[in-house]
Amino acid sequence: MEDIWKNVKAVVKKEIPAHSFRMWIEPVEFVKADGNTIVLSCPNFFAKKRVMDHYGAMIEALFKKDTGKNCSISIEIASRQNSVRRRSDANELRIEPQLELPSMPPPPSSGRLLRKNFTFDRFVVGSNSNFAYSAALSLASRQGINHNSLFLMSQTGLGKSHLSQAIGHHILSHFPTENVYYITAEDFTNEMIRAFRNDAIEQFKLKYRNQCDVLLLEDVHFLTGKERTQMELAQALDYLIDADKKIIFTSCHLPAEIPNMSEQLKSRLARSLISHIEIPDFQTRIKILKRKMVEHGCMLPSSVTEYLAGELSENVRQLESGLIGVTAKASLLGEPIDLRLAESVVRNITQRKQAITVDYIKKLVCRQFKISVEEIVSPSRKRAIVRPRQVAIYLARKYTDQPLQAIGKSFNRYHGTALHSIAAVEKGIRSDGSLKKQLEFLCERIESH
Ligand SMILES: Nc1ncnc2c1ncn2[C@@H]1O[C@H](COP(=O)(O)OP(=O)(O)OP(=O)(O)O)[C@@H](O)[C@H]1O
Repeated sequence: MEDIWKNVKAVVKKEIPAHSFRMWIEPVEFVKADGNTIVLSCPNFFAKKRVMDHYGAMIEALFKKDTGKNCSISIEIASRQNSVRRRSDANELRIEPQLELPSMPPPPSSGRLLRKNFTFDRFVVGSNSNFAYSAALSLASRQGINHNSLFLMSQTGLGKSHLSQAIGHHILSHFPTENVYYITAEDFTNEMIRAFRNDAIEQFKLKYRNQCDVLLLEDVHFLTGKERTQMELAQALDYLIDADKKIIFTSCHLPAEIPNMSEQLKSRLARSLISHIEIPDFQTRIKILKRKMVEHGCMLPSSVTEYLAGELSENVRQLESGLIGVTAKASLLGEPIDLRLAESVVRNITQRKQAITVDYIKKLVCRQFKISVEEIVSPSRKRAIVRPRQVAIYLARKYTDQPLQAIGKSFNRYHGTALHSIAAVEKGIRSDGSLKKQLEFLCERIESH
């Protein structure tokens, strides 16, 4: 078994970035095999958690590949066992989203929880994301370029959240006393509104000043049209920038292209290092699929891998759906993973989108709101027309692959108006129960189309 562990280590070394291997896997040692449990040791609590959370599934899959048996791993702390092993149950550790020093109180409330899989180790770097990855890693590790803020921009499903949260994980594990605050722009807005209502705006401001060393702010394009929030955010950013704190923004649009955004905020966003993640090319898609197979402990024939990488070319989320779809279908139906099965899965992923067109959505919404297609594309600003138009634009964005510009055009609107419509509907869903119901109904109709 010890030799098998050496083989497993060698494979892991090829699969993950060199710095991660050196830091996390190299120090792991084989202790014993206890039935189907492989006992390994790590130098400390952090390393144990990191190895279990990020490499556990991969190591188990590789042991299974070499031994032909289902193996699970258990990790002991090599030194200072008694003082550090406050929590020895690996399952308990797995559900903890962020690292915590064993002898320190947990950090103060820190916004949303980071997704445990969104780490640098699990991010496959290709020419499409090389710059963004390096910029994120250098900011997180404080090496290389000297910049404190980063603006990650891409279309949906291309890894913005993954990279921004990877920065959070990295900082929490390397600089555990720092407060990483992860929040979406929508949450920021809601928090600010609540603070105003409760006469607690000073506490709101103080929180960002005093409790935040690293701010991960997702989906800043959501702030379009929200003047007061933009003003508060710009002020919070000024303080954070002056205090040399780290700020990471994600967005589907460049700062200059976010409509209805104050010049004040735009200029602060634009001061960040702007990194664009592009669509991965075929070879990178293959690399991503292979990596995801190791993580999921599954193996696809190369013809199927190439087929999925060829057909599912829009974003990584789609690739992941293809992989999960193929393995789930094969296992549920007891069928082999072959091209025929892969084709049926790909058809389900791509056909639905092809069948739903902007025109289809336009007609459906017009029927629902009892207006004509001519009216919905007309210049009319009457509320009875504006609301259905906004809903149709929102649904077109959700269910079609058309770029926002094209969607706007098919309603005789500019890209900025289309973006504003989406924000208006998102806001309406939260405050207007009848709009929410109407949307649920329309979504159901579209999904069963
Ligand atoms: N380069 C990559 N390597 C590995 N996994 C990736 C990569 N890029 C994206 N993913 C995975 O694809 C999925 C979608 O990524 P993510 O949520 O970061 O996208 P996003 O750009 O933030 O999308 P959205 O704008 O819709 O929020 C996640 O499961 C993520 O782990």
